[in-house]
Amino acid sequence: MIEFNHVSKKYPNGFEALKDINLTIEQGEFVAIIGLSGAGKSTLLRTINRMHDITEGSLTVDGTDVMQLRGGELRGFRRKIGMIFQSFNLVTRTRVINNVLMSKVPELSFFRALFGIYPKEDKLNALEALDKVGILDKAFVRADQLSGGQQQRVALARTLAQNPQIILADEPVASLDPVTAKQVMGDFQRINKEMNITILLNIHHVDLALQYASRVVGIRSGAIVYDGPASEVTEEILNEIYEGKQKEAEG
Ligand SMILES: Nc1ncnc2c1ncn2[C@@H]1O[C@H](COP(=O)(O)OP(=O)(O)OP(=O)(O)O)[C@@H](O)[C@H]1O
Repeated sequence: MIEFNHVSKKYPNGFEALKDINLTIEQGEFVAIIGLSGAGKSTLLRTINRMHDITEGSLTVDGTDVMQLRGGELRGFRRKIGMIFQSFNLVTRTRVINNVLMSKVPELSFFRALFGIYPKEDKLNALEALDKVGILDKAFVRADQLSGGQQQRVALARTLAQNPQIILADEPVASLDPVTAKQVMGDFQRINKEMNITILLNIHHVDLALQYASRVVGIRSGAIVYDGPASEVTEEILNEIYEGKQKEAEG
């Protein structure tokens, strides 16, 4: 369970990106965070794995106070949380399977990591992860030969191989065409249902958020203005989240 309790975040320049956030997310939920550009979606997501520090309130994950974590404890904590980015972050000049295996590097001895010698079990695990996102047949292809959608699936497989409890995805489908974006959202949905992994994603496509996530959190100027089932999001609520600019953007 992820719990934000009166959380605020001020950047060093004094800008308050998050204001008194209260949010509880149970294990296995699929939550879409929506809001205008600059509303604070990325900041919110990135406080969960301590890519950003909060400046007020408390943030716990399964009872662990995230701000108290140091050194090895923080690294161990981060292993439980997968992160997916808009830009995939793959090493494109190497094969797909090597990209997935990279998630295992922190567990390898120095010698094995140096020469990229992975135990058989890790290799099987990596192939299994690729199978889960439907691209097992691409395992031995160079990553730069894949389409954007396939590359995002490799990133998802790399995260799955790490056996995460939570996946944070920052605009995972922003650079994909509409058809591929739906496929990747479908992958997230399946992974969420079948593996009970909590999924939290930032997304600009409201229609995709409503179609695939079960819960929507709407952020406006650093504050939560909607938190509820995706099925109950109305035009009025969207206007509140997007300050009436939603229609403008569509038109
Ligand atoms: N390092 C920083 N220092 C100061 N202000 C920052 C910093 N990072 C982000 N901000 C500001 O905090 C606010 C929230 O940024 P954030 O990236 O969380 O928004 P977002 O909703 O994810 O936007 P987008 O949809 O464009 O990615 C913005 O006004 C941004 O300019």
